[in-house]
Amino acid sequence: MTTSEQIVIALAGNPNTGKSTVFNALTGLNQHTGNWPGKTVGNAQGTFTHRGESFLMVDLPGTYSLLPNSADEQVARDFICFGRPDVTLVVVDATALERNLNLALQVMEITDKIVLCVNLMDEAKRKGITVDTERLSQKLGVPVIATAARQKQGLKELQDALFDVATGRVVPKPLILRYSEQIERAVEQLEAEIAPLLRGVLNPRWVALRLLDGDHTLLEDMEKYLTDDVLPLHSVSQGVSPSWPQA
Ligand SMILES: Nc1nc2c(ncn2[C@@H]2O[C@H](COP(=O)(O)OP(=O)(O)OP(=O)(O)O)[C@@H](O)[C@H]2O)c(=O)[nH]1
Ligand SMILES: [Mg+2]
Repeated sequence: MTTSEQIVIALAGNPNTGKSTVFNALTGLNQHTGNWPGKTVGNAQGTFTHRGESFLMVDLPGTYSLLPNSADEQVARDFICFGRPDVTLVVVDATALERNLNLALQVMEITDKIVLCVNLMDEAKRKGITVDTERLSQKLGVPVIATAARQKQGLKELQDALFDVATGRVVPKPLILRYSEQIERAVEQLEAEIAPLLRGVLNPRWVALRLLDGDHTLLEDMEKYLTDDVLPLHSVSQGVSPSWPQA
């Protein structure tokens, strides 16, 4: 990213966590919000300026996972993987943190450039739930900002965090989930073969995990979005998923 370019922010999160409310508050646009899941369907885009930088924000559909079981999940995953966002902002619900962190951990497997927004802090307070954002940030290794987007609280801090990660002033070091020894061994082998083919475009550990998982949609999407020089992955993946032992 250079100063003359727009900073691209992908806005991800479970349904109904306030992504579009954050999006509207920051961009001044009016994406439809409401209290039922799945309202945001396309990739709504809006811009804002902060500390002299221009940001382009892309409001993704709400998803519980990035394993492409549905069109929405594939849209969200594809944008995070192939849309080259400078930062992925994951909005989570402070009142259901444990469930919401599942998606955050999945994003953290794909990219380091992530900011976590713990929204609905007013609701959490009302329910007697406290969230120690500093400790959460230490544990996860990524910036964590508390917001109450409907009340426009915490948004300036959120913009600062996005700015810091996008410009490299803050370099997140996301917690890496470790799987069973058997899986880790398989990942290690596969990762070594994949890494040179990917040329830094995607995180090879994550691609290795997806191939082991038998996720063929990822290969199809790579064909769609990436140039020829990263395609020989098909040969690496042949026979991988059915033949690897299950953990
Ligand atoms: N109390 C409170 N309500 C909020 C806050 N942020 C958003 N909401 C409300 O939560 C509901 C869902 O907000 P949306 O912004 O539509 O959520 P979303 O994540 O975009 O939802 P999907 O597009 O379905 O994934 C709306 O009724 C918002 O007004 C907040 O910080 N506090
Ligand atoms: Mg929305």
